[in-house]
Amino acid sequence: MENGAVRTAQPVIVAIDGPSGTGKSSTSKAVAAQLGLSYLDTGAQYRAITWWMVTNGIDIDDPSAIAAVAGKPDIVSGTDPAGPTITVDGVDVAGPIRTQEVTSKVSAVSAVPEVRARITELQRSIASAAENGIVVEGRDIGTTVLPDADLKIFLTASPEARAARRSGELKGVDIHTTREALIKRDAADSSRKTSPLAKADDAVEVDTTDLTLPQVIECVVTLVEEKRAGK
Ligand SMILES: Nc1ncnc2c1ncn2[C@@H]1O[C@H](COP(=O)(O)OP(=O)(O)OP(=O)(O)O)[C@@H](O)[C@H]1O
Ligand SMILES: Nc1ccn([C@H]2C[C@H](O)[C@@H](COP(=O)(O)O)O2)c(=O)n1
Repeated sequence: MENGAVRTAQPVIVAIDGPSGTGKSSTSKAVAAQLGLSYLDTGAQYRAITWWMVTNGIDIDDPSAIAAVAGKPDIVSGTDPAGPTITVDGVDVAGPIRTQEVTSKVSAVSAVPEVRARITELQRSIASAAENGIVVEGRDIGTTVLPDADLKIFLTASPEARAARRSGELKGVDIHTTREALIKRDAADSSRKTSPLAKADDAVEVDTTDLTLPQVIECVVTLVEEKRAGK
């Protein structure tokens, strides 16, 4: 390089999509940490707006009631992969957004177009502010939120593998119930009209069923490095 300028890596935008329990969050966080990138969990944002709707007594079965107040909550995501945060109106909701009640209602809330427009705008502004680049994980990142992402990954895994992983986290919930709940949520997320869960045409599909988490992380890190090297 001329004038002794130091070559720094170009910011890279990585989109990681896929159904529930395929390893998006674990993989995205680790890849971002390893490569010095920011990290955004977009599912947490949809969970946060759902938590706000529930807490404020909004009828989840009424899309027009949800649409009418979609702009009200102030949702803030912290993007450090070592300690991602999420607040609503200044309240830390990292715990409350993981309850069964929120999980069972998030697909209905996230199907409302006004909710998606609001959260998509937020996601784009966070991605464009990430100086070193960002790993953004969700359901519609490669197709809708960041269609120009440098690299798009679509993670998959069998329902059995995903249910076994989730059952390990949810003590006391049997694997059959977990499997059925995952399948039901994926069906709702895939069949909604506005930006459904889908693989972008130019995404690299990685089936994680028989891979360990470190293997998946290594695979994605390699794909990012190849992309950066222009291969
Ligand atoms: N390849 C893997 N092998 C074994 N366990 C895994 C693998 N990938 C992820 N896990 C584990 O599976 C669980 C679910 O992973 P994670 O939360 O990353 O999935 P996700 O796709 O983000 O799910 P969701 O969309 O529901 O948030 C976690 O306990 C994680 O440690
Ligand atoms: N880009 C996204 C991310 C998430 N959602 C919805 C659909 C999911 O069921 C829900 C929770 O996501 P999770 O925390 O399980 O990753 O949020 C979406 O519609 N679009």
